[in-house]
Amino acid sequence: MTTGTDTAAADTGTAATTTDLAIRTTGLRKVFRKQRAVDGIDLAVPRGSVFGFLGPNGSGKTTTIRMLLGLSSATDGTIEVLGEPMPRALRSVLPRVGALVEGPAFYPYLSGRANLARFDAADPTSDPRTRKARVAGALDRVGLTHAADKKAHAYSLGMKQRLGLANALLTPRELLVLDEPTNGLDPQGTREVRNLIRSLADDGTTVFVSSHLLAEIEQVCTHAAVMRTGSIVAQGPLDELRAAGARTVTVRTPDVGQAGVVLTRLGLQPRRDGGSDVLVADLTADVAPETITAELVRADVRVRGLAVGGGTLEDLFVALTGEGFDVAG
Ligand SMILES: Nc1ncnc2c1ncn2[C@@H]1O[C@H](COP(=O)(O)OP(=O)(O)OP(=O)(O)O)[C@@H](O)[C@H]1O
Repeated sequence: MTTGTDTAAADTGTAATTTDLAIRTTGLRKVFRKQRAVDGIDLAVPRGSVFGFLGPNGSGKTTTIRMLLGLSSATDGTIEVLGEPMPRALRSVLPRVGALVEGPAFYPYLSGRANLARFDAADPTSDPRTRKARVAGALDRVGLTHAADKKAHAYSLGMKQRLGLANALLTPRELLVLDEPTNGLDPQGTREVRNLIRSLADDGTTVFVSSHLLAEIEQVCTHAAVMRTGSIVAQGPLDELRAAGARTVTVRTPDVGQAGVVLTRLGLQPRRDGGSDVLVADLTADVAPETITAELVRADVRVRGLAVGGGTLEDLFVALTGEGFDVAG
């Protein structure tokens, strides 16, 4: 994992090359008038990953995604998508990429099914002979079969979102880019999108998914990047990101003095917390909780309780951005 200013290449290991990456940016920047919406980011999205692009509202996720897809030009920096330079290789790259960005504009007086057929017909790479079956398959995959023949203007926000997802699934793609795909969905719909993302990943599709809802992403992603005001503040495999969240050990004992000596000897910095019998210390990577337990016992410290806390993606996010994450939605 990298945080702060480390290079993105390190995130995927030193062996990572351009061909291992579905998306790679270097120094990507977008300035609106004087506002730096995206401030020189180095993204490295491994092929085959489900990559969570996380950050609070306004942190620059949509602006980044629009540049990745050639919908908006970069002020500075480079972009490679599926190994090809963007936007130069737009024509050859886009047919390999499915995208859901800011809910596509549907024809309001056409049904969901007819809308998808129109979008598919507008795609010069799609096969008209299989269109009907592919449209039906995509509607089924997003749970819209029952409403397929309803006019789009009568769709709820969640149904429109599903139709947008179906549009991205009309043909198999190497990469799917989904901007806040669960917007407008209820908890059941959100679960379905998560399952859909999992099944797409099982098929070998790389999924790049943005969200400000940590809980949704954490359950489905293999990798993530955390954005804060236009910059990436952490990036890497989810396990490593979680491990980087500050973990603490809390020891409850009548022998606080002796326990403090043991913890200090292990290289930790214990502090009194709460009641007079409670010691807390931030864990370091080289001290396992079981080592602490063993050393306390060896030193005849009477332990009433020992708990390890923290170590979640939310802990890391709060530590890096100083903001709470909207976990409830
Ligand atoms: N076309 C634009 N003109 C001027 N400023 C813009 C424009 N688009 C985005 N911004 C600004 O750039 C910043 C980043 O916005 P962006 O939409 O990329 O964030 P985001 O992380 O996707 O947030 P959200 O989850 O709310 O969509 C915001 O401060 C926004 O106001």
